[in-house]
Amino acid sequence: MFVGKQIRLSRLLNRKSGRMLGITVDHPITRGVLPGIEDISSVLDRVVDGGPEAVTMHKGIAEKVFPPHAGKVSMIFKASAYSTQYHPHEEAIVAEVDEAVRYGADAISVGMIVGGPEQTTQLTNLGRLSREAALAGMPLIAHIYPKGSMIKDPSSADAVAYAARAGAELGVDLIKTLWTGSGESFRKVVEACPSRVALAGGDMGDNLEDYLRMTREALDVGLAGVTYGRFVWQHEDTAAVIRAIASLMHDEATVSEALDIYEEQAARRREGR
Ligand SMILES: O=C(CO)COP(=O)(O)O
Repeated sequence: MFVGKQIRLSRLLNRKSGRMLGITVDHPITRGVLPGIEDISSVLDRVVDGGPEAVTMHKGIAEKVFPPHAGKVSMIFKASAYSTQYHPHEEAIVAEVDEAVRYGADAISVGMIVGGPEQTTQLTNLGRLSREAALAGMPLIAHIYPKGSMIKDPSSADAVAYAARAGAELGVDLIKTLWTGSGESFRKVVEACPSRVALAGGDMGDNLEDYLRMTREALDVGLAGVTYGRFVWQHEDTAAVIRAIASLMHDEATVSEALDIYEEQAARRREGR
């Protein structure tokens, strides 16, 4: 492994746990300008305050709002985009590895939707970016979801295992994919994937305890990271939620201990301490 890749990975992965707590703010092209993400500069301030390892964003946002946070958190440079409304089965490539290097990113991240004929182009794109990332010493992250037009149940363990394994086959270092609904079924995904597996947040409602429980169950069967978005930055105390998730990931806290950490952090913030 090139030393550049080793150095970038050491910034992305928490020193204590070896896991990555990532937050993503790459939603607008995919889902619209959702409530809570309008003022991206304040979103980033609140996210970084929670102390995650990394934040994922597109190039324009990296240029406009990331610089004050450099050195405090890693930037993951998003290289593709899809739209749930206009092209739900296909990711468009919107950036390249040389730009990730120039923007100071610690990883490049690309999305891929598998499970239909649309995956042909996306496999080609991922294969190419994998080669270029390796040459540049740039860790490669992929958000891979089995949401193609031929998939009946995108959260079934077989479909998610297929998605994760496709990324591992093409040299992805960390694959972010969907929750399968239980630790038992998610274990199949992790066991079939020789690369690190991370979890997307998804549409989990607004219950913090459910969110933490999903994270704990996945960690217990080998999850290596999370890249969470909406739930975290739409929450009234973003930083406190991140600290609670960090306690699960890096200190092996239980769900109830993580909830206590959330309460304590949220109270501290309310009192301005
Ligand atoms: O990957 C994501 C968006 O790119 C995950 O974010 P959510 O937690 O909002 O699903």
